[in-house]
Amino acid sequence: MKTTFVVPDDLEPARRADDATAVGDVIPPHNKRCFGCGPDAMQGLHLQAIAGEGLTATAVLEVERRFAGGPGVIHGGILASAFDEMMGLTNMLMGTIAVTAVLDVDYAAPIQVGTSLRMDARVLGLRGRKVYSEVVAYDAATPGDPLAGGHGLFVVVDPVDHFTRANARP
Ligand SMILES: CCCCCCCCCC(=O)SCCNC(=O)CCNC(=O)[C@H](O)C(C)(C)COP(=O)(O)OP(=O)(O)OC[C@H]1O[C@@H](n2cnc3c(N)ncnc32)[C@H](O)[C@@H]1OP(=O)(O)O
Repeated sequence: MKTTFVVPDDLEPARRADDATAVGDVIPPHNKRCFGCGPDAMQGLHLQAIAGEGLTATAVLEVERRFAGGPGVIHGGILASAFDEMMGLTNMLMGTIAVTAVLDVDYAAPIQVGTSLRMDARVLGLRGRKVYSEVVAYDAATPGDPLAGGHGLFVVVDPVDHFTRANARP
């Protein structure tokens, strides 16, 4: 893949929270109406990310026809949403809430409707409040070269303060 996203080479290590979702369990949705992970988001992706060892998680997105952009292939924005969500959920294993500041997607190959898209995400490390994460996507049926990859720079926030201010009318 050919991303130009720069991951600092002096990241501080990130740590799994003691009360993080157990390995093998689904990381609970952070908001039932979230487009990425919420069970009540009627048109959403309904991602279920399984916590892995350390700060990793995996999910499979069934690329349904409703996710199409170009004929027969996934819409780039849908893939970006799935990547954003996968990294956001994986970050939660640290026991903090971090919102996306920068999202970088490397669309390495077209992804056909009907693909079972496996996404493996992990936290790379920290720099102060900044969290660097990555995600790589494969065809679950025929693993081989990645079909796409993503990086995110997230910023740890106090969720009550952040979302109270975000929802305040000017
Ligand atoms: C319940 C929670 C859900 C958790 C899971 C979420 C999964 C999905 C994730 C999302 O989609 S979140 C929604 C999309 N994101 C947003 O709506 C965030 C909107 N942006 C903001 O609210 C603020 O800009 C932000 C909180 C990201 C930063 O504002 P702050 O005032 O808190 O921090 P500040 O601006 O001081 O930046 C902190 C550090 O991040 C750096 N930074 C911030 N934005 C950056 C940027 N765009 N590019 C590069 N660096 C950036 C900034 O330079 C600084 O670096 P240093 O510590 O080294 O000085």
